[in-house]
Amino acid sequence: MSFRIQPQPPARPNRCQLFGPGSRPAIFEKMAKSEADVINLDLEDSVSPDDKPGARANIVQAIGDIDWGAKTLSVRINGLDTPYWYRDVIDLLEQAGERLDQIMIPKVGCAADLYAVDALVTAVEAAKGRKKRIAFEVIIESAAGIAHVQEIAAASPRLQAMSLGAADFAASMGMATTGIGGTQENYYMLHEGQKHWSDPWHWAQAAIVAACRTHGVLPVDGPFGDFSDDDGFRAQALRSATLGMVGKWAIHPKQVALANEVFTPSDTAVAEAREILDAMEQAKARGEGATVYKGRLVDIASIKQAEVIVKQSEMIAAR
Ligand SMILES: CC(=O)SCCNC(=O)CCNC(=O)[C@H](O)C(C)(C)COP(=O)(O)OP(=O)(O)OC[C@H]1O[C@@H](n2cnc3c(N)ncnc32)[C@H](O)[C@@H]1OP(=O)(O)O
Ligand SMILES: O=CC(=O)O
Ligand SMILES: [Mg+2]
Repeated sequence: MSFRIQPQPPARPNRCQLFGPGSRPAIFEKMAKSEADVINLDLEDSVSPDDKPGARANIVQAIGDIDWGAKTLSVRINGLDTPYWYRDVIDLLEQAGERLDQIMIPKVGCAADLYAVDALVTAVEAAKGRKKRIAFEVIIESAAGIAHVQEIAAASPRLQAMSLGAADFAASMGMATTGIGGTQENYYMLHEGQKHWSDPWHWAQAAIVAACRTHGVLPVDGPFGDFSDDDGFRAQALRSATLGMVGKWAIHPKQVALANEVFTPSDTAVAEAREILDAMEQAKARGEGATVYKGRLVDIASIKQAEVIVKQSEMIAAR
């Protein structure tokens, strides 16, 4: 047990991050009116190379023109292995208004990737006299990214959130699949002739959650590609929530409600958490550190577990 107190992540809802290509400005208003907590306007993989300059201009314009409400507004820049990323950062920071909250850095492989972007952002912010300090979020979506996930989580005070990018992650790892997240047909155990499917994303998600929780960063599950499969999305999101992730991407508007449903604690869960806190208050008054709630042990650790649920619901209600 370390004497250091585990840092809290930013206290803002991050249940759903809705993505849309920067080259498709016709959907920006729809994104702004959605129920997503975070909007990710994309300059990276959903935008073809020829469209990058136009997408930058669309995004700069839309950041100022559209009413984004209370949402966290983020732009995904191109990876540091491309010739596009520096121009993304410079145009955004020099031309976009103060409404921009965050930059998403894809395909990070080491802490120095954040250092490089931080240096450029810091210089442009100072040169332009920007008042709001831009936050960062990153995508872990490569073998190097997951190998260095701890140092990446600790790399910059600007860092607020970290997502698993299942598509690029699978490609980088050489995984035998073209699916983006979810159950993989060939990833099963055999027991007495019966197949039992396992979760190939689990270990990477757990590593991301541990790194994020150590450094006060929000852990987020990335895309689920098959947007016609609501049950598959829900199952993936429920596993992520159970592991400690706070939200999931939507790559189609119909996934927003699904993510919000999973990552908003249910009334039943909140009521039970409050009952556990009450039971522990009563136990404390009796001088006990442990007691019985509905036939099961609850103790001081249960207070912390219950507080996670109550705090999450209070934060969402306050947004
Ligand atoms: C692996 C990764 O990196 S994932 C992150 C990068 N990828 C992306 O950003 C892709 C985001 N998603 C999209 O571009 C689109 O949703 C697509 C291409 C998947 C599907 O687009 P469409 O074929 O237009 O979908 P569809 O016809 O079902 O759209 C239904 C409605 O939702 C709107 N819509 C579609 N996508 C979005 C979106 N991302 N946000 C808001 N509204 C949207 C459409 O304009 C349409 O509106 P209408 O009913 O008023 O006409
Ligand atoms: O960028 C996201 C991914 O899954 O790749
Ligand atoms: Mg990717």
